[in-house]
Amino acid sequence: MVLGLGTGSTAAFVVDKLGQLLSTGQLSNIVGIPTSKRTQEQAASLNIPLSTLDLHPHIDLAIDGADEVDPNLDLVKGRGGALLREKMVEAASSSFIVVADDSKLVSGLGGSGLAMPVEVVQFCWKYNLVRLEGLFKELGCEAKLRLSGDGREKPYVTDNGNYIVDLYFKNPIKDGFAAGKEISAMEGVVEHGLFLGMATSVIIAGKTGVEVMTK
Ligand SMILES: O=C[C@H](O)[C@H](O)[C@H](O)COP(=O)(O)O
Repeated sequence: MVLGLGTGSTAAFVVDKLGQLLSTGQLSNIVGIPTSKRTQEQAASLNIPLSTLDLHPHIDLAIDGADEVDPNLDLVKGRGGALLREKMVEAASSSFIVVADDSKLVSGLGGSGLAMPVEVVQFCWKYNLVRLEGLFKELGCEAKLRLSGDGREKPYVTDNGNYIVDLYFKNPIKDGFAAGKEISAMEGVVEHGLFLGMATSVIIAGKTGVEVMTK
């Protein structure tokens, strides 16, 4: 079985569990396709056999976390910076299961007040930041370059050598597909964090237990 291995604090539990099941012989004959360098390192440290999309272009199942989940199982992802590889791996997966806690549930994407990430090339990133903000003016959008380092003094650089522009909305995005299309059409945009129509099911953990959302 070919498994897409997600990125983030929630997906890390899945990778740990896979490593444990493999080491105790409860699971065998799997190969993982990691969605970030972080996950690749974690999986390698647990002796999970790894491969790439080049060698395994068809993935049976991907499991990953999410930043926002709406009632249609559409998602915002990428606050951990891994959106590009995640989208490539999850789009190539026959099934895509999201694992999250109930703090990630929103009625409309962009509605949490937290970032919706867009990965952009470094070249003239400010030009694209201004254009992205302008695209969603009516939603009260504010665009910020993601920073890293102890004093947040330098731009955050993704595994692919790009920058991230985080979009903060005052109001949720009305039409995610239209928004995604407009963002992707911008020269210099590499990928955006709207994962639409991709999740097969979402497993949500809350104080009262676990709920499985399916379409
Ligand atoms: O880039 C990061 C990924 O999209 C994560 O899956 C997402 O940010 C959720 O992460 P966490 O489980 O840490 O909240």
